[in-house]
Amino acid sequence: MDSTNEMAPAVRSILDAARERPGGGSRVAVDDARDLPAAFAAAEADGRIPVVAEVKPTSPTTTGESDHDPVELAEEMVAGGAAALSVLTEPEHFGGSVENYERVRAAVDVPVLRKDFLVKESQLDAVEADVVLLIARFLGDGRESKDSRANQVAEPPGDDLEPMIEAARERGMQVLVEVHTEAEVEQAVDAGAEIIGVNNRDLAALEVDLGTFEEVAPAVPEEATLLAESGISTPANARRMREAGADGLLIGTAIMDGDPRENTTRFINA
Ligand SMILES: O=C(O)c1ccccc1NCC(=O)[C@H](O)[C@H](O)COP(=O)(O)O
Repeated sequence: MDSTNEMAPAVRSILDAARERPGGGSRVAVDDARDLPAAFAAAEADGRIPVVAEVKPTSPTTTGESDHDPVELAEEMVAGGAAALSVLTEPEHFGGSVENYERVRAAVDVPVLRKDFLVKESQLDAVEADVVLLIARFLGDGRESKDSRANQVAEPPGDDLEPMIEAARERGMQVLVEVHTEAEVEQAVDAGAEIIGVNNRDLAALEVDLGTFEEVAPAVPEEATLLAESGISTPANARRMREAGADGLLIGTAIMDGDPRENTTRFINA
């Protein structure tokens, strides 16, 4: 795994904040989780491209912050045909919150991804979620002991990916494992990932390149549910990701900018 020193300052700051963030109080158990692959299949069955529309109030790469009510945004995205939603719960850099997540999940009936930068098991208990994001780059691969990692010059990463996946599943949640390289695909598959998202945004430079998905997707096993994440800003981009094998598309900025309902509809019909 790359050291955190190789990440953009904004991402290091996100990670530092994530390490400090406390987990939930008591252990959560989700007994009514909504199934993401099933939602994708339902969308495909009625001719919609499966889109996970993201409620993303702000980010390190955008200026300003949305003052729209997250629930209203979410309802518009679902009315526009989104198969699922993603809601940021990271507060310091993305303007998210677990309250936003809870309110949105209570208001819609599609699966809702909890989008955050989780580095330890107790953070899974902050809110009941259908699906949680785990970022391979931030989590260990189990090959090094915590002690040996702690002796490295670079800061140690979060907990290992495999026990984090298991911990989420034990709580009744599905897991989307985010990768950016073929090596991280291997790490994700070895850890038991069944839903994999290839992030087109490089967390070292914060640059977006849709070629990343095209390069990395072939390494993802056929049986996995595969998402293309980040930088999908036009219907042509959406078609490009689908042609490269994406089962679903995670789209934030291009849906948040302007009318979220119309934008979502544009992408599901791309
Ligand atoms: O979006 C950012 O600026 C960002 C910066 C640093 C780390 C992560 C970041 N984004 C997280 C995401 O995964 C995106 O919100 C998501 O993939 C949607 O991307 P987009 O459609 O490009 O808004």
